[in-house]
Amino acid sequence: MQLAPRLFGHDVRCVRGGREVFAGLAFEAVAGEALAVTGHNGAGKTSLLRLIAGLLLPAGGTIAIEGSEAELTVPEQAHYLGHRDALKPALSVRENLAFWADFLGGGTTRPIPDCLAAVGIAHAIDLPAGYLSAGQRRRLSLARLLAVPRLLWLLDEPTAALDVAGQAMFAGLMREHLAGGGLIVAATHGPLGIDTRELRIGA
Ligand SMILES: Nc1ncnc2c1ncn2[C@@H]1O[C@H](COP(=O)(O)OP(=O)(O)OP(=O)(O)O)[C@@H](O)[C@H]1O
Repeated sequence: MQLAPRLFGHDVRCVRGGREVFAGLAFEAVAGEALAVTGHNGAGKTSLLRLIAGLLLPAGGTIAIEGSEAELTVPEQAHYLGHRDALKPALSVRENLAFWADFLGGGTTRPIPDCLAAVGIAHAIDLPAGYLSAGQRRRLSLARLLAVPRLLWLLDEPTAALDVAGQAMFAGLMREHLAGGGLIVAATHGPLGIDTRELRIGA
């Protein structure tokens, strides 16, 4: 019988700039579950997401996904959305999303106009991304999650800059992802509007 995918970390240690940020961290999430990573400023929430995304190397411990595609690494199964929106201002909204879809692995499986409609910016499809408001830029970043399906969403303060309707829209997208067997790890200082289990870093 195939097990449901499970993300786990065991005895994870993070060192940045020669200073230990956290050590002995353990966590797990099974398919359909969301972890809310909380903790004070500087506790290491962003660092943990970057460790899982493979953008930083752990100073110790293990991070893995079991029960999913064995030949893929954790980063290959993950989307990482950081604080910055990582958009090219001179390219149109459509071109930005097409770039990300190609970069993340072989074109979209969901048409670009559909993805943009789902995040509420279909009307801006041909605008240069540089013309977008902060909330619209965030919505365009979120559209990446839909354009290229991946098991694990790593989200750093994903609702920052979103208005109330945008937060509700994104909560709906996260719920759909979880209902489809996805996993979410989100660093947050506030509620995400979905059921989460808390992973608190630091005191
Ligand atoms: N490039 C770096 N070099 C050295 N130290 C770093 C670097 N980036 C972050 N740090 C340090 O690592 C620690 C954890 O930072 P991190 O950004 O992970 O915290 P955080 O919990 O996400 O904080 P916040 O709630 O403010 O976003 C902080 O003390 C920070 O100064």
